[in-house]
Amino acid sequence: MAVYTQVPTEELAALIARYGVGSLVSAKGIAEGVENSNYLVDTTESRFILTLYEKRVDEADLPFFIALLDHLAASSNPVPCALRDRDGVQIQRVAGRPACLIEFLPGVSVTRPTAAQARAAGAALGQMHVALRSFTQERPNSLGPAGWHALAERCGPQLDAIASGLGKRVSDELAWLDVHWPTDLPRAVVHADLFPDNVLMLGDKVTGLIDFYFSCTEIRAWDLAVTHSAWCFSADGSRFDAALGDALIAGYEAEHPLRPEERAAFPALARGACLRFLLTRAWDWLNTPADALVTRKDPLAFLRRLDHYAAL
Ligand SMILES: Nc1ncnc2c1ncn2[C@@H]1O[C@H](COP(=O)(O)OP(=O)(O)OP(=O)(O)O)[C@@H](O)[C@H]1O
Ligand SMILES: N[C@@H](CCO)C(=O)O
Repeated sequence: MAVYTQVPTEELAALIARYGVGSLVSAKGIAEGVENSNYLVDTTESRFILTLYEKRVDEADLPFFIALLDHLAASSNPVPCALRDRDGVQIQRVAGRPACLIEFLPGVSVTRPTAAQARAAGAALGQMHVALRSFTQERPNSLGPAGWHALAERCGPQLDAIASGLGKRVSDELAWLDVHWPTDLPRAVVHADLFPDNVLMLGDKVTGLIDFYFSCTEIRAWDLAVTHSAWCFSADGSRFDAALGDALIAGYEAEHPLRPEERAAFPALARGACLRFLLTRAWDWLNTPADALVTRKDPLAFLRRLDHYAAL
């Protein structure tokens, strides 16, 4: 479920009226997603997403995310922009929460991608990186190497309650990454969470890239490593699909070739990607009651992916 905040109909109708996009016909809460409240809103003229930003998104970061989406859309990337109301305002307050009315994009996210779909996702990521070369704003990555140490510390000995020996495995991996994490690769603003559920597709065509709320300034090739770790394994992380991996990277390189030093660092970047998702999932696992409405994601699915990259 992802409707944490209910919006009274009268408030929603008044909000929609400010945009000049017809009048409210219906609004339905969207079940997918865990972080923000999302509504599918139909007006007499069109369809929109209304997002109310909940706990994870810092309101102070919203202007960065909105500028990023505007920049990407201006260079023909399939991202949803926040609409401006008649006064030019993009960030509203709805039911007490910061909120944006966002363009609706067609498409569905795939659960078992084909090689052609992985190639298209890689190409979309490459095109995004080309467009972001000229985006000058910055946002620090709170879930980069320093953040992993802090998160591992906060999880503490509880990691072993998830799987015996996990605490030691995490601290060994942190120590390895401290030595091997590249320091001289090109940095840029990246998406940082381009999982299949954040890519909308129609057949083999990417129709939408969504959920930019982790985007930040980071090693650019790390974004490809995150995407590779998310797209190219069975859901439980136990089986790597080399054909998907090759297709994803070929799609990316058709738009944005990797430098030799980025290729060389790829296994280390992928290990960092796996540790990031292992740790955030572990934290959520330990801090979300088992009977909560939100589905907990399995941290060990990223330990198995980590095993794959560590064996390279
Ligand atoms: N612009 C959009 N156009 C069409 N559908 C969208 C759009 N934005 C979001 N959605 C739909 O809403 C769902 C939830 O959105 P999203 O993934 O951004 O949720 P979240 O709670 O912010 O994030 P998370 O995936 O991290 O839990 C998506 O799976 C998608 O189906
Ligand atoms: N895409 C992430 C959730 C957002 O950090 C995961 O699957 O763990």
